[in-house]
Amino acid sequence: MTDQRWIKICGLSTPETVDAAVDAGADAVGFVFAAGSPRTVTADLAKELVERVPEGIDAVGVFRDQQIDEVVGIASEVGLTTLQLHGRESVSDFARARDAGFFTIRAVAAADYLRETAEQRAAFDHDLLLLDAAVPGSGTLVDPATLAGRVDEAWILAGGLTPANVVAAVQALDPDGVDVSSGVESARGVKDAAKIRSFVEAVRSIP
Ligand SMILES: O=C(O)c1ccccc1N[C@@H]1O[C@H](COP(=O)(O)O)[C@@H](O)[C@H]1O
Repeated sequence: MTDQRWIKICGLSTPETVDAAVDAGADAVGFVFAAGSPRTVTADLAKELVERVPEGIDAVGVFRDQQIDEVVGIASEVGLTTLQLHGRESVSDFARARDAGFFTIRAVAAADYLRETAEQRAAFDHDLLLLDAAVPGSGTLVDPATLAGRVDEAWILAGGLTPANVVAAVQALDPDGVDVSSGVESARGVKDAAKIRSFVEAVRSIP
């Protein structure tokens, strides 16, 4: 994390859009390994894309309900720095990922997070929390009213963000960072370099 808001552009699958995110000033680029997404990449493709990512920018792998040893194996092979575990991964899965040397992001649907007790939250040893809409990658916006003042750890807002709505969402919730995928696409699963630039510019314009 830097002093400024952390920005992740997720669901990248081409060299051009990785370069666009890096050149725009994103802090992290994300690659989806979870099955069944229009953005899913193979380990071979991800490895080629990660090779383009300069040092200092997080290369994040998004995984969902995969065996943690497999996840760690893929992440090491591909050269990821960060694991975003976006399913029902356990406390011990996070511990395993951290022990293997990865920065970890615990991604949870905002509604589920709000139902957790303080003890349940504290059990997870992650580096960052990410709060998303109920269906990841669907472009659905989290209702800011449900979250305002209810998160007391470093956290990333995700879910339905776009260049047009991110300023208002950040002003309402003051997250430590933001994550976008479908909001910077021109078609389902197809990233748009101009939208990536607009998104980063919009976030950086917030005092
Ligand atoms: O992007 C996907 O298809 C995806 C699939 C499975 C797990 C997570 C996925 N993406 C994550 O979803 C959020 C928000 O996406 P969006 O901006 O609403 O489209 C983000 O954290 C992505 O990393």
